Amino acid sequence: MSTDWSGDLTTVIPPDHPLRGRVVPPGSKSITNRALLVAALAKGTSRLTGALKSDDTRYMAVALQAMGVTVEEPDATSFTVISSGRLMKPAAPLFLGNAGTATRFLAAAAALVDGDVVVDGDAHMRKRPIAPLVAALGALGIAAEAPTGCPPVTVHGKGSFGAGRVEIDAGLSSQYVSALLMASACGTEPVDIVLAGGKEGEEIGARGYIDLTLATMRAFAAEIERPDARTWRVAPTGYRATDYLIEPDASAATYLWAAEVLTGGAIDLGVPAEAFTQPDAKAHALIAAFPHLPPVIDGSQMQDAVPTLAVLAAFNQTPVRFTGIANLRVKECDRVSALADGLTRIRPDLAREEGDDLIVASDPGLAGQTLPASIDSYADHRIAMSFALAGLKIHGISIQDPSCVAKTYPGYWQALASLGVQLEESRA
Ligand SMILES: O=C(O)C1=C[C@@H](OP(=O)(O)O)[C@@H](O)[C@H](O)C1
Ligand SMILES: C=C(OP(=O)(O)O)C(=O)O
Repeated sequence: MSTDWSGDLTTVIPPDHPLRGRVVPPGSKSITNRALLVAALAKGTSRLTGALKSDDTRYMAVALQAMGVTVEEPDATSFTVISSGRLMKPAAPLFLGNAGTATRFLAAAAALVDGDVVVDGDAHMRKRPIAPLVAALGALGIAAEAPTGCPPVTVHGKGSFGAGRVEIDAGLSSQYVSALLMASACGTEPVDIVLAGGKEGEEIGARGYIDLTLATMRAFAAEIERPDARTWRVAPTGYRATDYLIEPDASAATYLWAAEVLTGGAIDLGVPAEAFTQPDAKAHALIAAFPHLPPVIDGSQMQDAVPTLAVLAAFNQTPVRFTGIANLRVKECDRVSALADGLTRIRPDLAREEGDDLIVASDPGLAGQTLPASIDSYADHRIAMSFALAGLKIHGISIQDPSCVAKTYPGYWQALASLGVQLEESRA
């Protein structure tokens, strides 16, 4: 067994024992990238503890440094952000890899720069839509262009945010709303951000991520009102530097919860499921019901947990249909297809797509079988991490491009190894 996860392929050897031990998930990606940004928009020193250090948060931190903010890393889980409260024009385009949060949040925050800012990402990010956010910036009087509808985006910042009222369609991503909310607090007048389309009070997908945004903003002294169910009114208070403790990542926790029920073990995450404020913590109640997952799971309010739940569903007593997951097609990869692809590589009848739904044809008898399958991760950390769970029960499961977990959970393979899971590294 190697302890270097840089190979092309990781084969998971099903453990012959329940997984027991203590693994605390890393800090929340969503909260870390929100806190880094609002701390950068606050004058003074903010200490962020419990933070995630991964590709996505590194891209955010480096981009903020390129805009004149000092970001120090006193230890493995802390950032110290020292800022004038202003973002300076970066010397080069901001490169944000495939970090959706960093890309969307900084596209709006770039309006606060006096000058042009190019927000760009890797080949995957360049396929992830950003046009609704660009249009919303335009409606607020902030000129911006994204000729392909995806990054790169050029934002012609005026050194302040727009004012008034803007409608935004969050159907493709709630991150557009979060991005507008966070930047709006640094304007000179209140901004009303209104959800387009839906009926009064209608839920949007990933609504819990908006709540996370509001909570982080308020922790840094922002003031937001809710004049009606579709509208957030952000006061032009700016942010106050503060010390902020970030909770562990709920999406990362789903792999550990699933590993626990799949192997009949007991993994101490150091934090009870009820303590999480992130949307994916809702998956805990479903995972706890395994092997009796319900026949239909609406993934819209726990989107990043769907890969975990879909792989778990393969071992359930009865089939599971996943609904409300259309926007999984515009995540790091098309996750609906990637999940169907991985499951059918294990056994051709194990899953199928129906419109934007995913149907997993469960079979508890899969456990203990030898079904050699090389799973294409599609460079997507969640596809890699969730299919590793199948390898806890089925002999012959290999995960391609295992290092892609570094996007949000660089210590994932070490965490499994620390629970006694044997992993074999090889070149494809
Ligand atoms: O705001 C956030 O932190 C996130 C929102 C969700 O994305 P969308 O809003 O694009 O669906 C989620 O999938 C992503 O991992 C993190
Ligand atoms: C969708 C995800 O990330 P992001 O949109 O932040 O790139 C994710 O982490 O599953």
